[in-house]
Amino acid sequence: MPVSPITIAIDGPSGSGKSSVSKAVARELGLAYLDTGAMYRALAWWALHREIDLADQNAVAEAARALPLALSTDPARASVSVDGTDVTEAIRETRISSSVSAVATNLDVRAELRRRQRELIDRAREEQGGVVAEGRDITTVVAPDAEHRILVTASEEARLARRSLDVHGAAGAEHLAATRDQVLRRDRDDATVSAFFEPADGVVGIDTSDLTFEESVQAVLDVVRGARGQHPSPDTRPTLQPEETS
Ligand SMILES: Nc1ncnc2c1ncn2[C@@H]1O[C@H](COP(=O)(O)OP(=O)(O)OP(=O)(O)O)[C@@H](O)[C@H]1O
Ligand SMILES: Nc1ccn([C@H]2C[C@H](O)[C@@H](COP(=O)(O)O)O2)c(=O)n1
Repeated sequence: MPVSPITIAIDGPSGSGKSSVSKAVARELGLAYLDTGAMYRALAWWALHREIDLADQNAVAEAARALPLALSTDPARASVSVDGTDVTEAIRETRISSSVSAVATNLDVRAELRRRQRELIDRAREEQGGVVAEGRDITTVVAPDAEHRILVTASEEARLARRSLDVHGAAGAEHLAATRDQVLRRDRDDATVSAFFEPADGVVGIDTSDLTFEESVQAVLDVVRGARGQHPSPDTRPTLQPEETS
């Protein structure tokens, strides 16, 4: 029996857990996974690779429009290539995390990447039954009509500890300065063009500060399956239900 396509839009600040949770939710529900942050990172990598000055707004916007990007939406196999070069690992390096906001705050870049993101979402809905798309502006701008819209948050302390553990393998004070730059300074810059600290109207907020990773995944699944905080109300918008055939 055909099932209605579904978009689950998830936003949140750095280190809130939105990427890892989104990927796990996509796997659990058999949906595609769209990491929109990877698109901004791939563009930052490409611009640096071509020695484009990131402060040159027009040159970076031109690079965005020409970006030869291939992005897997398989939650089991993340991969990102630019012009045939696999940059899956390279886009996670500190030099990219430190410079990506310069690219992501360029409004012409955002227009181009949002256009591509909507295309990828549409394709995933047609071909894969739906998608979990995550970033900073998915619930508000890229997919405001998504069947489910969720903002994943966590305290500053939890986000710093998680990022430090990810990048340095420890959450000690010696890594604090580098981690603060990657989390707090980056969020401050990114927040000049997107609102991702508070849930917009109709967006369900999930605070993961005191949750385990598995509990965070379950909290999102509960929203999607209607166990809590569903929007719009279940009677106006069925989720993961067989399509009406009559
Ligand atoms: N309760 C939790 N919920 C979600 N993630 C958690 C939790 N506890 C620890 N983590 C870990 O926090 C780390 C950061 O998560 P993730 O990379 O998904 O964050 P993010 O919000 O996508 O950050 P960024 O935007 O900087 O990429 C991951 O290693 C994840 O496993
Ligand atoms: N929809 C999005 C997704 C990401 N960004 C910016 C914010 C980050 O600095 C950068 C990389 O994202 P991350 O991989 O850390 O989630 O891209 C954005 O502005 N909008």
